[in-house]
Amino acid sequence: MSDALVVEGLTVHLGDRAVLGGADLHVPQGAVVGLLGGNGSGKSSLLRAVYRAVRPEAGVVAVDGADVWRELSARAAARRTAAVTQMPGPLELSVREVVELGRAPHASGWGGLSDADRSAVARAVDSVGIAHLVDRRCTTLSGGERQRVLLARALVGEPRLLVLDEPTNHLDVAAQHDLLGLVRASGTSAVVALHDLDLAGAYCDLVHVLAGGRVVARGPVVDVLTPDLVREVFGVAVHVDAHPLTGRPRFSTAPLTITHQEEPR
Ligand SMILES: Nc1ncnc2c1ncn2[C@@H]1O[C@H](COP(=O)(O)OP(=O)(O)OP(=O)(O)O)[C@@H](O)[C@H]1O
Repeated sequence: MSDALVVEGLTVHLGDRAVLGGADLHVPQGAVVGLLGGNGSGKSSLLRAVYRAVRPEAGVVAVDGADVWRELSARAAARRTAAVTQMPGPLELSVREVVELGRAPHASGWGGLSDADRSAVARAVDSVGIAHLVDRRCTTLSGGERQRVLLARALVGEPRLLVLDEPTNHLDVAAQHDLLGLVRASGTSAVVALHDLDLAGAYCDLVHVLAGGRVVARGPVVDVLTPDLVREVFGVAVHVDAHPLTGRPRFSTAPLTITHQEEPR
């Protein structure tokens, strides 16, 4: 079976800049893959090329074996790939209306929602625990609740691939864990841009690291996020050990200027 997502040789120009110059990324079926890299390294641009928001100059983006730029219409691509982006869309709608929008790639003609659409909405709303919020305006929700609504909008289309661009930004610690836990629990193959190394360690099967417009390292979190790589790519020192509660990789970072063990303040 093909990988859920194959990105090969992806080149993206924005304005007069080459933002990506031949980036490769693979998401095996069912895996949650983290995309890491410093500010401006091109994470959003890569993800935008995957969900067809920015057209690449060159390269391949294939979801479940189909090239989303050459073989699929925009609508067919949207049925395969759903995104949770930093541009959340029309949040003045109710929660139910926003989630229903996620069925648009499946709609036929001008008819209203089908029974299948309604059951998909009920399932998606239940799966992220927002059934009690369906009649609320999205503008009245907390940041954590809103991100769950956007995840439900993505899941309601029953996509083969979820694309999430820094979905935990501005969320409190509990909401960050809730959201990424829900992504994992959905069982959907996913690629997620993250800044937090500990969240990557806790929720990702594999990570890819972007620098200089290319993916410079990929693989299991502990194999990739070594002290040498973290120093080179992120410019910080790191101590990596096992989280005492979960056993997952834990990253204790410090500025490179740290030269000795300081007493706790
Ligand atoms: N429309 C645009 N025109 C020109 N340059 C752009 C445009 N959009 C983004 N860029 C540039 O492309 C580079 C990559 O941006 P991108 O948003 O993909 O990075 P990122 O890794 O997601 O960053 P961050 O972690 O800060 O969100 C940046 O240098 C940015 O300034």
